[in-house]
Amino acid sequence: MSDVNHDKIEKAVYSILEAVGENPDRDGLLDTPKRVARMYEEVFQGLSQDPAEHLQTVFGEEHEELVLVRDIPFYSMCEHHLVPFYGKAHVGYIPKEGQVTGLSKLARTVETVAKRPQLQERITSTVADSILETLTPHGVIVVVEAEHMCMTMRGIQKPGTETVTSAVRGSFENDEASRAEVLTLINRS
Ligand SMILES: Nc1nc2c(ncn2[C@@H]2O[C@H](COP(=O)(O)OP(=O)(O)OP(=O)(O)O)[C@@H](O)[C@H]2O)c(=O)[nH]1
Ligand SMILES: [Zn+2]
Repeated sequence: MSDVNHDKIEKAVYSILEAVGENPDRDGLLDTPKRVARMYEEVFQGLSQDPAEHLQTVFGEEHEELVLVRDIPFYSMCEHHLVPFYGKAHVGYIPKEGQVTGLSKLARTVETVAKRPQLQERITSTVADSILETLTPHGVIVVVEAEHMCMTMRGIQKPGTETVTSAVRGSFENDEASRAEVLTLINRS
C-alpha cells in the first residue's frame, strides 16, 4: 500500500506551475497536477517497500559459486534535484548453504531501491547490504553505471558523462581475483 498523498502533490504542482509564471488553469495544464501525483506514486513506490522482502524466496540449491545478473536497467530520481538518473545495475553474489534466490528477485531488489529519491552510492550499497543481510552469502558485489539528468540538462551540462559506483561485501573484499572475474564478466559483450 502506497503512502503517497495525491492531494498534497496536486496542490504543490499547481503552486509550482503558478510560481514559474504558467497559468495552471489553461486547458493543457488542467490535469497536470493529477498526472504528476500518479507519476510520483509510481516512481517512488519503493518508499513503501522493503528491498529485502524479495529475497526471502530461496531454493536450497548447493551452488557456492558466482551468480551474476548483469545489465539490469533502472530509473531513479536524484534526491537533490528530483530529476531522473538511469542506467544499469550488475548484481553478483556467491551463495552459501543453499541460500540461492530467484534471479528476478535480484532485479526486483534493484527496482525497489531505485524507486525512491536517491543517490547512486546509496542504491549501490543498499542493494549489496540487503543481499548480504538476507541471504548471508560468501560475498556480494554490486556495480551501478548511470547518467544523471541533473548533470545533462542543467547545471554543468555534460551529456554522456557516466558515473560508476561499486559496493563489495564479504569474500570479494579481500579477493582481488574474484573481483576482477566479475568485472570482466560485466564488461563482456
Ligand atoms: N555523490 C552524488 N552526487 C550526486 C548524485 N546525484 C546528484 N549529485 C550531485 O549533487 C550535487 C548537489 O550540489 P549542490 O551544489 O547542492 O547543488 P547545485 O548548485 O544544483 O549543483 P550543480 O549541479 O553543480 O549545479 C551536485 O554536485 C550533483 O552532481 C548522486 O547520486 N551521488
Ligand atoms: Zn541531481
